[in-house]
Amino acid sequence: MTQLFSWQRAVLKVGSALIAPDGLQCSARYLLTIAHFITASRAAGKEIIIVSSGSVAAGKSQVPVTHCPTIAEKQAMAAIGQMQMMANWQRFFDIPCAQVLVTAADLQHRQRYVNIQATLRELLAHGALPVVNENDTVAVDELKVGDNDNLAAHTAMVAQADTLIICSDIDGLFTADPRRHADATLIETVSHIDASVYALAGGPGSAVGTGGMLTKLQAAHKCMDSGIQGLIVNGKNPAVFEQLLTGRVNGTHFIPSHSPARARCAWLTHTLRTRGTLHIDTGASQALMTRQTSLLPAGVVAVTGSFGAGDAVAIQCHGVTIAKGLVQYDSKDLLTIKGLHSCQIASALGYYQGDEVVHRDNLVRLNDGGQPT
Ligand SMILES: Nc1ncnc2c1ncn2[C@@H]1O[C@H](COP(=O)(O)OP(=O)(O)O)[C@@H](O)[C@H]1O
Ligand SMILES: N[C@@H](CCC(=O)OP(=O)(O)O)C(=O)O
Repeated sequence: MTQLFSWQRAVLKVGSALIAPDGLQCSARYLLTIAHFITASRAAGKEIIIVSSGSVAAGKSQVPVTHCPTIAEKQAMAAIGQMQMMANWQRFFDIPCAQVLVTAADLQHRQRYVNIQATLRELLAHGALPVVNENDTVAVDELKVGDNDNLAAHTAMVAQADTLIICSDIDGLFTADPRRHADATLIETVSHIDASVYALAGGPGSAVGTGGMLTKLQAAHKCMDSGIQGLIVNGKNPAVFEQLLTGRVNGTHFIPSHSPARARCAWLTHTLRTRGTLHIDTGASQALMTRQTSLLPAGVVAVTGSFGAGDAVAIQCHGVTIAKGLVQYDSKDLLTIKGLHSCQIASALGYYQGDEVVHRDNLVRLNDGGQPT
């Protein structure tokens, strides 16, 4: 048994073998227990985002082929199966399930990244249950994340989750693939991933699985670097979901070296190159620094540089850089809305991306030395 850190927002990845256990169509066999866990967690005030596989497996019976399916055939299976997979989730909940389909290109494009983030935030605020999958019908290989383990890690990062739970068909990471090595033993805790850990991973364990343990380790690695704890559990074992509610669980726990807030601060401060500067007035500066607010257009007095929505900018007051953040509007539109109240944004621009120029979740406050405060 391993002990989870307490969590508030988790991404729960559910693999094809749990959605469509016979490799043909969606089933309630394993999802009922998972749905109970989600409902109990929500009742305890926690937030959950599902990353669900299974569209290809669920659509298989409707596009029968005797050969290895072509890309177009797989995409047709995904298009049919996605509907069935969503309907299968919805029947376990009174709250709305919300379909969120993304591609790798969406996650790499700053504007779309910010849009996905804002949509997930809004869905959670309205009590909906986001169900994320790769948009398999449009993604070709070079635009694909390719597997839902890595997609779940990206989703956890975009959604600023503190926890990623991967529900697989195996108890966790073993010293070797237990389907081939009877003497393999479960590793309960991983606090560092290097080549020797990757060397333990073999391929998928079922005809419907993608990636096997390798993609789960890649996902855990990304999360650990982002301050997000990871967990691999056996989604076929109902006891796991009882245990998850207590925090002590049978599985493999991936321990991050620092908190999500610290990892995000480091990313915003050190990794992102600023594309321009927002010059703000004293009132906005005080609100930002002492009340930890978002930056609204009313406080912006000038905009320099040319940047797009989602880019990083420096925030200056009287020539001193006091913060850094990701903007929700591009430089051209910011020149139009600077100084306006947020309620005037829509009429000034003809669209509305939110009240904030920089949302407080995407903002890091800096001290004189340029370090996060
Ligand atoms: N070191 C390992 N520890 C545990 N499982 C492993 C290992 N190496 C390979 N596997 C295989 O990975 C499988 C899980 O991955 P996969 O089949 O892609 O399932 P999912 O649908 O949950 O993503 C297991 O059933 C197991 O056979
Ligand atoms: N996007 C694909 C899932 C691919 C995938 O990673 O599957 P799995 O290894 O079962 O999590 C689908 O919905 O079929």
